[in-house]
Amino acid sequence: MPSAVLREDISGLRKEPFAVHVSDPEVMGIAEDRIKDGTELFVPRGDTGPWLVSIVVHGPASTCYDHRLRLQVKVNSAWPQTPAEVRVQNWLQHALVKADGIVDEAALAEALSKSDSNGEGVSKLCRTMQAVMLLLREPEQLCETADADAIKDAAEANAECFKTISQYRALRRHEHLFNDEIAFSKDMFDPKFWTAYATNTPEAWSAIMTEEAPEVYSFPIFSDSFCKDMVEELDAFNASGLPARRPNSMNNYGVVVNEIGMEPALDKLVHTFLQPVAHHLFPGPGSHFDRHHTFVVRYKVGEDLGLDMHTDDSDVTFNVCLGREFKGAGLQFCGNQGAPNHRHASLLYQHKLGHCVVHRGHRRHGADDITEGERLNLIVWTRNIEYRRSRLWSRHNMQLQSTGYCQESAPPDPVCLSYTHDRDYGVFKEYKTQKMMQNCGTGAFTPMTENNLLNGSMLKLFALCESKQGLLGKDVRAYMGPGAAGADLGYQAQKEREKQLEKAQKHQEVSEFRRAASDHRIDKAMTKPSKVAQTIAPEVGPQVGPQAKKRMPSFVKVKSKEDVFEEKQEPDSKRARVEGAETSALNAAAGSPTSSPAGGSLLGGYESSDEAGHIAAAEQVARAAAQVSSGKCRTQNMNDREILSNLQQRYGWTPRDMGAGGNCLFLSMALQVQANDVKDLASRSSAWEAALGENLTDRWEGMGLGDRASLLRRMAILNESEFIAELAATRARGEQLSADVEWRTRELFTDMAEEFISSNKTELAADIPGWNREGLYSRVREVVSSWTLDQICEFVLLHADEYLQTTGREGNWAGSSEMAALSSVLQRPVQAYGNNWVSQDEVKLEQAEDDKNWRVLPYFEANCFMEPRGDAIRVFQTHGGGHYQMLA
Ligand SMILES: O=C(O)CCC(=O)C(=O)O
Ligand SMILES: [Fe+2]
Repeated sequence: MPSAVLREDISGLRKEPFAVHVSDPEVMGIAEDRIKDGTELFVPRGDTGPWLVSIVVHGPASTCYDHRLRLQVKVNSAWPQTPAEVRVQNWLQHALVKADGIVDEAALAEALSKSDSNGEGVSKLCRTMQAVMLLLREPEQLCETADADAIKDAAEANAECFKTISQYRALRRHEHLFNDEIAFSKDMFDPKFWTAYATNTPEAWSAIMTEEAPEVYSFPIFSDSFCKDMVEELDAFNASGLPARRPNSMNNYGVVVNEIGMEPALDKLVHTFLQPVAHHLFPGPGSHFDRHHTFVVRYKVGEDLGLDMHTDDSDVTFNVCLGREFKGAGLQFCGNQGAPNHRHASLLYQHKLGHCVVHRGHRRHGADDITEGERLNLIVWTRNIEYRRSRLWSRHNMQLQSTGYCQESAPPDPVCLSYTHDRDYGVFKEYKTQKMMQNCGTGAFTPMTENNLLNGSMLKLFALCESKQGLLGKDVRAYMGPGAAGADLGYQAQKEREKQLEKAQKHQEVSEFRRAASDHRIDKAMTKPSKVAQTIAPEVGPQVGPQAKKRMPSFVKVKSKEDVFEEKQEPDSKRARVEGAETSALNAAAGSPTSSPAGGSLLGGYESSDEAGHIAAAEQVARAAAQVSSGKCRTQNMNDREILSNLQQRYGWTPRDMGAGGNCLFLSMALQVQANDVKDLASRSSAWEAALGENLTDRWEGMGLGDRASLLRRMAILNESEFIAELAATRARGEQLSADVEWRTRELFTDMAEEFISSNKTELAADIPGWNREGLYSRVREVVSSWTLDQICEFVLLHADEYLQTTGREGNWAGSSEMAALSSVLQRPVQAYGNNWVSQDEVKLEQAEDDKNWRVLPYFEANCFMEPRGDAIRVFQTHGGGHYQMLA
């Protein structure tokens, strides 16, 4: 049940003049996706929510948003203590509304705080709506996040679209295609579809579905008269000569129908009629739609003939044939993006008038060339924000934005090749035109910008398309994407030769590391554990004692409770922190240099050569053990809500949502970092100056959230690259790693192993299919628990470049090493609360002697080992990771 406060707030809002309609709260309709992938999606419940309230409002008068806006407000059970998330559902361009429709959280909070001052007696829901109005009306007032050019551009785009809609209003042929009150009546549908819709049972839906191929279904949907009306309407629009946005860069004759005024009617189609189909076929991703991008594609001889192989930026795609007469233009399906069979043909579907084909967006597909006539199809791309916040999607997405495709099981089928996305297109097929060749590889491997910051060497991995001749059947060697191994049998041999070369270059590389931190080069080569062992040069790095073996570095990502239990058998000072002082004391007595400094007394690596600044490892551990013994510790199963409410009650912190994705870690930290923390950073070296610019301290206060976050990311990357350089140098000198350097190396390694193995980027995971999450995680565990420190260092040094690329582009999944880096840079402790992958729902709690309440402890803590300069910077990870909130 939603709280009484929420119900009261809703009735209050209904009285506001700007509110056209306010719905009752509904529990969000996200289903579990447990069946195939392990639990990944959040499951709302009647007693915990979250709930959605649909609200229609009049946008602010005398602005280009002066029309009806459809909003959805998401609140959880802690309402009104926690803020609402506001989503704009209709097409709208605004600098403070993100592409997925979510109103920028930081800006909304700022707007809300402005309205707080005169908010006596006004409910939080009303004030949230007033804040949305303020944000739409006067974004420039919210100086924290608004950027003048972005505000202007968005307002212009919005005004242009509404101009087209209003100009076309008088020219409409079929009003029912625009007006949601009369749209999509029974006679617009195929009778079979209407029966299934009216019955709405799994059996009724199954009865009209044809499974064309695994996860590709078709069903009858529209009557002939609806299809005819749509085609006539599109002809009328084209005849009007009004400007229209084209669906995508490869489709020059289609129209985005949402942007010519059909959006209200199409909303009805999507939410009332298509949503139940998607829930039936793809529970989880298809169980809730936040947004839809709806357009018509058109193919005709002499115009666009077909569509190159691609995937859709959609969670579930519906594709309905509207006519006219045509030959050819079949829809070819291949495998799921990134999967071993993603370039293997799975179905050639022939469109039928009024029939819909439905598939997941990540399925590779493309339209064959039309040979006669004309084909028009209505395409609906849907988005489920909650699904896109899930671990499942983040991992999938991260994998695809890197070179991390699975190795293909066999050479690709020619029909599945994409000249836009496949760098090896020319190996298998002749480019038909010069234009096709120019497009080569631009889709799959977006060039990076952040990484240029470090050095140009990374870009060599992506340089192939610049030497297009190389693609025409000759040089497959440099190709790093899909199919390399399967495409060329000589590839493995060549890779072997490269490895030898690489070994010979090792010494040179090490000295390069020493020379300039920002100039390091590490050639990409993925190796199996046994090979790593073989390739470790005996002269590099110290030999470590037996205690270095079999230690589980902190934050090994484990999935099951059994594994957590197994892990507990290992002496780990971090765990000892919550289980009592005994084991910590043991570590302290041993003074093991391999123990992670319990209590998080850790430092940034590159200071490690500064002897005076160091606290001896044994001393650190003993101090931490003493801390632990002064309080009682235990673990308890807690979900995010319970943890947050404990943090709120015991420490008084409120969370502020910063969104999902690795970069949101930096966003969550951005407001907690003060100008004083960043002083002197730019003067460290020319690389720091180039990355951070001049007068950083002066600029910091006036800087927007996003800009601060991107600078924090740069700082983390620079610090990590310096740390890695120092690590290489220490090993080259044959010196033993200090406890703090070892701890950080292990953190980096664990993050790297997790990143590369779980996204199937390394041969370490080559024998495990991408869908086998448990298999992948058990490989991560296996690697982190069994490798020696030497192997770990070797791996870290070898793959540092690639890891930093991901950090630069995306942020990494785990984020612990970045938190350690920033703690060191800013000299502030960094703490992460919530559930991590190790603990699952098991949270560490501490009871201080003078307090009988249990307090949640951070699951990760990086304390700068130097005298800290301020309070801890705190973040909270929702749903076990990847989705960050700031705690303050
Ligand atoms: O023409 C078709 O049937 C496919 C169109 C399509 O896949 C798209 O526009 O994303
Ligand atoms: Fe598509």
